[in-house]
Amino acid sequence: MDKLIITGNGALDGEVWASGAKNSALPILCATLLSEGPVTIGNLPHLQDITTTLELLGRMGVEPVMGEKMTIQLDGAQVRDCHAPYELVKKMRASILVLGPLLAHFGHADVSLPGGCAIGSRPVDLHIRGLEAMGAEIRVEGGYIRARVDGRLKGATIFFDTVTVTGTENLLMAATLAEGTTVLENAAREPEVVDLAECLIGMGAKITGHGSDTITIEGVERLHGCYHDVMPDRIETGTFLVAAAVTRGRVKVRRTRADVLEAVLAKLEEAGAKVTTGDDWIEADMEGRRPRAVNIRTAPYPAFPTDMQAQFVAMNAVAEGTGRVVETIFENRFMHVQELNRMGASIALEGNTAVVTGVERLSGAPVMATDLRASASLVVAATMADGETLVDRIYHIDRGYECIEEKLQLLGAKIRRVPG
Ligand SMILES: CC(=O)N[C@H]1[C@@H](OP(=O)(O)OP(=O)(O)OC[C@H]2O[C@@H](n3ccc(=O)[nH]c3=O)[C@H](O)[C@@H]2O)O[C@H](CO)[C@@H](O)[C@@H]1O
Ligand SMILES: C=C(OP(=O)(O)O)C(=O)O
Repeated sequence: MDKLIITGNGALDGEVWASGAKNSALPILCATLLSEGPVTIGNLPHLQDITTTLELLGRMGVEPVMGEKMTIQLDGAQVRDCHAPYELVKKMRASILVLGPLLAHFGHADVSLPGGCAIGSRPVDLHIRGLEAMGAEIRVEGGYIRARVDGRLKGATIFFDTVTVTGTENLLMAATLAEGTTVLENAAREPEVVDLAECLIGMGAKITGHGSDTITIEGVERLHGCYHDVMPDRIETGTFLVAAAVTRGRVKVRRTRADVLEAVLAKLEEAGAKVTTGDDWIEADMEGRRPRAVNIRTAPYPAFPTDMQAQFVAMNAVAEGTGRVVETIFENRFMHVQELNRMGASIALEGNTAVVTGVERLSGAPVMATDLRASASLVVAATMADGETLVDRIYHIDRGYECIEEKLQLLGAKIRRVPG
């Protein structure tokens, strides 16, 4: 197992670029299962989760054709087997995103239940209930979701009790090929849902209202190929900007979007960063100042994203004052707290709230990555800690951060990967 070794090295200063968004690329790759012609996807990030998805699609018969500059071509017409096996789904929960497209296009799908993960139980009941409302017959047996439909799925009005990102995406994709109109109410408004909807529209789908909490889909008989560029990763972008705040430095992220990061940028400003933005870049400059602790409450978009919570806990850990960080989406998303405390942080957990009292300095220590964003928070904390931090189990970080060590090196961090 690879490890990262990071030696605290003062203020980060420089420029990096944002890669394509993992959480946009994953549903878009699965959406290609709906098409009857080649879909070309650009700005695909080079990540473990993408490799896992391509392996999953490959098992179904879809052969990727690699193009230049991280483009890839996939054709849903090649599907021979509508089966998503446990050994791949367990590596990546987002594999559940093949369920809606397979069912809508081929009338059946056997997809392993993803199960829980380090951050919480993460059920998929809303995906299943929504597909049932569209006429699917679904049995859960032997750890698999076995879904069938006679003819086409039927349009329906579906109200989500809880805002769910992949739930919205699964039903959105399923509805594109359903008979009649589907209305998704209390739908997720995340920018990645919008990016998926735009790709589907490029494939011939009829969708309106994406980006709002009510999405309307008029089903069509078939979808065709198209070209689509994956949007920039707002969570990766935010992580680099937080690294500037933690180290009292300056980081400019290029090839990104400020309009999808408003809640995060507002918190960085509150922490004392001078934030400037342009057409496709964002800069956070602490001008040498120590950050001020901020209060955070995670919630669905456009509120503060749970995927940035761990990184802000790391920032508060070295900030002036005390910040309360409330996690409202996942019940167990504080695995980074114990590890940050091992680096000298002062964080107390009270139910779904981390009370973080900033300390002047953290000290390097051997720490364990437990999930994707927890790992990112440890790496960010390590860039300003005294001495050496060894981050173990970094396969978590490789799921979602492209070239993490090369990008941090560009900013002046002392970081290296030790193959394990
Ligand atoms: C690949 C991807 O895009 N992952 C993101 C997606 O995960 P994901 O789509 O899995 O997360 P959801 O938006 O579905 O989860 C939100 C909440 O709804 C609950 N829930 C969800 C579905 C369901 O059927 N029943 C149910 O109760 C979950 O347990 C959780 O408490 O959104 C999360 C919340 O922004 C992000 O942290 C993840 O990075
Ligand atoms: C939780 C995340 O991803 P996933 O839903 O794929 O586990 C994440 O991107 O922070």
